[in-house]
Amino acid sequence: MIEVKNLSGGYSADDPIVKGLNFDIQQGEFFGLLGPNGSGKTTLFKLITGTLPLTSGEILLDNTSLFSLSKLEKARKIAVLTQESHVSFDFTVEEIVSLGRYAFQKGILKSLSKHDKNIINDVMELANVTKYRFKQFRLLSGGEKQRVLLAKALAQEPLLLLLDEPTNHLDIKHSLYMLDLLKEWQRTKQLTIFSILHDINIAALYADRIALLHEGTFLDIGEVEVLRKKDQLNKLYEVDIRTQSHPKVPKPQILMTPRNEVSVTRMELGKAYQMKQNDDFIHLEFDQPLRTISNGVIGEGIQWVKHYCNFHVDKNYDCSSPKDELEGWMRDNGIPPEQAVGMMTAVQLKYAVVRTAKIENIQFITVVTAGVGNAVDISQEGDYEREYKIGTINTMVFVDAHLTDGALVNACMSATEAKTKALSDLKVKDPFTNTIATSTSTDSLLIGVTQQGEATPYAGSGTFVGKGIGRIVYEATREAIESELKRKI
Ligand SMILES: Nc1ncnc2c1ncn2[C@@H]1O[C@H](COP(=O)(O)OP(=O)(O)OP(=O)(O)O)[C@@H](O)[C@H]1O
Repeated sequence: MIEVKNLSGGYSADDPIVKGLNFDIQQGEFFGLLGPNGSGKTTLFKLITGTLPLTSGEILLDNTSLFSLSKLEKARKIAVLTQESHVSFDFTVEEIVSLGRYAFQKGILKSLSKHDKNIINDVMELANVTKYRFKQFRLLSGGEKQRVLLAKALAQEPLLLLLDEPTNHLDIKHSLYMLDLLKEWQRTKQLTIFSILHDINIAALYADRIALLHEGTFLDIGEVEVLRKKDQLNKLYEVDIRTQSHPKVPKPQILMTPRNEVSVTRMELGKAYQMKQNDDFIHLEFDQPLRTISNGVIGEGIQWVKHYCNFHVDKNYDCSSPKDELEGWMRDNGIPPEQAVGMMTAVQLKYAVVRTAKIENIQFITVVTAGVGNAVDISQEGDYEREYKIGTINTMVFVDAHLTDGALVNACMSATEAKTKALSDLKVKDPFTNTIATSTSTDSLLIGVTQQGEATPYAGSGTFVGKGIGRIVYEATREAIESELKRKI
């Protein structure tokens, strides 16, 4: 569709801002241009739109030099939406959008055909500006103006859309709405898009390919996965950037860390929490949030939270929306669910085992409640018809350590291995298979870490942290199960 060859140019012939750029954009592709302030994005944009003359190189549109096309031919193929779209006359919104059809109108006294009018109505509707159609453009807010100018660009029914920071001035709703709309046109009308973008996360979600501009040359160009190259992004923007994956779509998203990380006073884990325990719940509240991985009913996944609780439920508890119910109980007790991990158990909470230990100078705390009524041997064929009775092992582990996300997974493995060993040593059996159980059917686990000190990438059985977790969880689980078994005799 568009081919840029050895393009150089800027504001003076002997000092080009962009130097020797080569790239192409396929028909129906969304090409995003990213780069820090002053890297030359707007200059490149102006060279493509013809606002600035090229010092060298060429730009081809479907194998024809862009600059050999007449103004009218260009307007029938290319629409441009810049940040400097000043409209000085007192035009109404509808009149502005109608200007987008100019290149398609016929005759000397050009007038809008029925077809033109239909398109104008459609794009105003799509850009959500119909309600302002008779309003003066100059009286609109920045975001509303941006949407009107997008409608004008779409009214051109372009093959190629050149956008300079299209979501500038737009709130999140309208940014996503506009980009979703462009994606739809890209898909259904094979619209080709070249867009300067500032927001890296937006670029990752919407662009098909990305070019990273650095001091007038491309540092990298390729699919959005180029944004996973952390060192490259750090070089480009000179800030500490970290990439992770979006939870719903397979795209990278970036996280930034302030240079002067929010300074928090060093916490002594063993003294940095208060614990409340009654018949209804156990609640640990830490002075500062801990990095936490869990499968709790509330707060699942990886979070930073301060509140950890285990609520007692009746052994016949059967609720279609336990999450909502647990949230309600938390609020009733002054525990903010958005800063908490919450578990449930039918085990009487007075039998919870709480242990603290310092192993190899690392502080550990664990809280375990254990019922074994639903003990299961995971290696045996399942009996999915079985009616589960109450009986769950809920494990909370807190460690004064700094773990990577991978190490948090390791920590979960260490805690699980320790629990399974306790079940095995106590010969707890799966009542259906009569073999040694490995867990109960509804166990919960959370690991909370302070993230103090050097980050460690491992927390398995070959590390001090992993061993420590293993020992404290084994002992607490064993004690909790032994006390449960005694009560059953
Ligand atoms: N009209 C001009 N005359 C001379 N130099 C200019 C002019 N406009 C921009 N420049 C210079 O060209 C360089 C690239 O600017 P450009 O506007 O292309 O950067 P950008 O990547 O779009 O930045 P931003 O993210 O801040 O919009 C900068 O060093 C800038 O000072």
